[in-house]
Amino acid sequence: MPIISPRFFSLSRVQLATLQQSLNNPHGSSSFCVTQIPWGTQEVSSDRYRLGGFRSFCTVKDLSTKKCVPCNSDTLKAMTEEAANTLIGQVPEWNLINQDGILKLQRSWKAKTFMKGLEFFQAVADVAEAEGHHPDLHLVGWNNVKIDIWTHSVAGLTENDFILAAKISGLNLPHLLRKQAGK
Ligand SMILES: C[C@H](O)[C@H](O)[C@H]1CNC2=NC(N)=NC(=O)C2=N1
Repeated sequence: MPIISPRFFSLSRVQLATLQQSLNNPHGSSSFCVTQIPWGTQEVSSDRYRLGGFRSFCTVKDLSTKKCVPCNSDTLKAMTEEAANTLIGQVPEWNLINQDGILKLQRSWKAKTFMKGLEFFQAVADVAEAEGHHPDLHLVGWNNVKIDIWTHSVAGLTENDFILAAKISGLNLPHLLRKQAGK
């Protein structure tokens, strides 16, 4: 059972008790969820629990802790644009684009140098290889880095793409990239 620490958000003791009680739901929960509280906190969609009128949310940590599934699975289908618009909230640094009818995730950075751009690609490639799911990598104008992620086998987006995006967002490489994306 996740330990809920008030330091994560300023819930009153009563609300905390309610939250803890509601999280003791019969189905159990491996992921850590917080309620969306009026004064705002990090939250991302996932209608997993409803706590007395509040929609509880699971932290964005969920996607980056998941594992991609093989893309040649017969059961894998491209998700709808509506589903993609819901999930994009879990990877807010990424943009949802439609390229020639294919939905993709896209994000851009400025690398500090051409070689550091390639080093960044190597770090991304390591994640991709570990996941068995691969992005399209673009390095143009010597330091303009852009990554597109989509599932080629279904010509669209699957949860794999969002998992990979979340893991790339989790890379901490300030020595390779300028602070502000696209600057
Ligand atoms: C068998 C294995 O899952 C496939 O070859 C993978 C490799 N990496 C992949 N990456 C992406 N983005 N889409 C795919 O369809 C894909 N297929």
